[in-house]
Amino acid sequence: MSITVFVGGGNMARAIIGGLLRHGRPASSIHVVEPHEATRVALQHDFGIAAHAQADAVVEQASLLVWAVKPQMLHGAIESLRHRLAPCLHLSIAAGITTDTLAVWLGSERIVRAMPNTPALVGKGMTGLFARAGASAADRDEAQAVAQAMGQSLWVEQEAQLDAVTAISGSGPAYVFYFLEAMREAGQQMGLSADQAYQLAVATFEGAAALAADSTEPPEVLRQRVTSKGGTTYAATTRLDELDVKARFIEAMQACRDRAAEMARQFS
Ligand SMILES: NC(=O)C1=CN([C@@H]2O[C@H](COP(=O)(O)OP(=O)(O)OC[C@H]3O[C@@H](n4cnc5c(N)ncnc54)[C@H](O)[C@@H]3O)[C@@H](O)[C@H]2O)C=CC1
Ligand SMILES: O=C(O)[C@@H]1CCC=N1
Repeated sequence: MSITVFVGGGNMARAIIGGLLRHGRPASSIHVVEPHEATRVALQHDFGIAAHAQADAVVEQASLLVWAVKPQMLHGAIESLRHRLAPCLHLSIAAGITTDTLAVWLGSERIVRAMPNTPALVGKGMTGLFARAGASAADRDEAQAVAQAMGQSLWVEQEAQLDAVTAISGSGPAYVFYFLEAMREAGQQMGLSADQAYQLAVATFEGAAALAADSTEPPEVLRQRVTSKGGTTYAATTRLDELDVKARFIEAMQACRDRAAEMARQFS
């Protein structure tokens, strides 16, 4: 049985582990190294997997190591396991740490970097993947299987493109939640309860996303269908255009992309 060891058992590791179990991986094939006791207890309780406080001999038997700690903790985590590292595939989900840096820290070229997102927690994740040249076709397949246990996935051929993936889908759920906050607030100002406004807003995102996913038409056309000349939607989108919201939004996404690139330089 091939063993997968997660280093870090937080939010994203939970999402991946839940997905792997739903896709039929045996709980006995999954281990976690996680220093925080309450997190270990919860992982053991919720998933029936083994959770270790520190480097365990099982790390040497792993065919896949998933690095799921915060970027600033990653170097230390690798160092603490270095004496246990055997040849295996390394899958890192840490934002902004390049495979050049990882190859040095890990002393391995079998590396795939992934940028997942939090909808993975409900099996609706979107993950961008980049494989270092030293990763084999089988390594790529394994990384993709892990990503697809959380939802959809997409490969990029240049590592810098992962920064753009971060700006769209990695951080993207936060933009959607930001809009949900605004729609809830606006609804309240217009006389609805917060719950009513929120229910309307969430259902609207869900429905619009499903419509876009199901349609062969671009979003411009889908938007036109909602918009009667001189009508209500027109009033709203005209105001958005006057305020230059699209350009400002693109600037915000560029700030996200730039921060990912800056983190890559900081950690190199
Ligand atoms: N939250 C998000 O939306 C996304 C996060 N990421 C990346 O995923 C990674 C993990 O993020 P989260 O799960 O949100 O963080 P988290 O804080 O929920 O989980 C990290 C876990 O690592 C543990 N940890 C700390 N030091 C450790 C060590 N030396 N060895 C083993 N475990 C250690 C912590 O106790 C914690 O449980 C980050 O690198 C982040 O950049 C990537 C895509 C999306
Ligand atoms: O904010 C962050 O740095 C991480 C990476 C993508 C989503 N959350």
